[in-house]
Amino acid sequence: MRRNTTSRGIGERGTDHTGTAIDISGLRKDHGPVRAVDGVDLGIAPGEVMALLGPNGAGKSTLVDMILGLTRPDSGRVRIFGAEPERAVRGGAIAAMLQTGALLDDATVGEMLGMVASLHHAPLTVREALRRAGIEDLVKRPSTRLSGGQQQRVRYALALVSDPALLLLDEPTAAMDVGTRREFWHSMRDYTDSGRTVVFATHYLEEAEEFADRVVFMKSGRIVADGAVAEVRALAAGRTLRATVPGVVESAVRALPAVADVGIRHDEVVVVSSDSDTTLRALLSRFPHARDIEVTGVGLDEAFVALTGDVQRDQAEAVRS
Ligand SMILES: Nc1ncnc2c1ncn2[C@@H]1O[C@H](COP(=O)(O)OP(=O)(O)OP(=O)(O)O)[C@@H](O)[C@H]1O
Repeated sequence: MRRNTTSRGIGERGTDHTGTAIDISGLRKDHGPVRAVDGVDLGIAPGEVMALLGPNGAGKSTLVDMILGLTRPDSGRVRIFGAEPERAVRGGAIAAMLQTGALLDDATVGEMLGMVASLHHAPLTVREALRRAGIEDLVKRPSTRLSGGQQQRVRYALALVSDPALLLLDEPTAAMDVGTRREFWHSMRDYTDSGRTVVFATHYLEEAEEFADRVVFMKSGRIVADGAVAEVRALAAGRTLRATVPGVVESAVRALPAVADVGIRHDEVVVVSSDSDTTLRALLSRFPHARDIEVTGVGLDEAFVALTGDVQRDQAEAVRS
């Protein structure tokens, strides 16, 4: 896991780049009768790459909108490098790539980037923004002749052009095919390797596993898990221990410490444990002839299901009743 803590120092943009990149406390937002964000506290350090995960309707987009100052919270506050979101956006310290956002119909990609660059204090050159987004070949392309995936990469270039210290991406690869997605993340590496802060909302768990230092799971407007990928996996479902145990007795395996679940077929034992070291030691003490032992972590996708499963069940029940 990469954890890069380089910050950019005090900026001329009225934002303090030495403190916390994002500081959120007690954030709450209702959409009519729906509590979309329900008391979120979150601190993100400069240089962190954080994935925001959660099922549909968890409150991710509402949270992202409040971080960007597009939506006002009902209560609580957001600070970006110590400043109000609106000020951080105006100063170019934070930029976003959202799922939607019209591109100018009668402009080429290069012209659009030039226009956005002219609004900022110390922008990248158009050529550099195109290079970093990996779309130099699209400079003369009218925006009306871009595929869905290309439009997303143009939105990425538009977000980069202010040379922001903090980038927010709301499901950035949703419209991209596998190859484009890979190229996109490759170009993101350049950005994160230079010590910038990134928060991205995604439904692709493998993207969170591969690119984030930290994952935050939201459910029903609340943060239900927050940590390094490995920590969140452990929190959700522990580890799986497999072994061949001649003469095994199920009740004896169930009685071992930290055992959450047991499956036995002939002499093959599968144990889900919240503390695999403790379970393994006890298993070997109780069954000294155990062999072919294997301990594996669960995937982030299984952790995701475990952490968000009950809300989906709640929703299914609400629909049925
Ligand atoms: N403008 C709105 N008016 C009414 N309800 C809204 C509005 N925007 C969001 N909601 C509701 O607020 C809750 C949170 O929605 P939000 O879009 O923030 O979730 P999300 O995690 O981004 O979902 P998804 O993964 O589907 O994009 C949902 O129940 C949604 O229906």
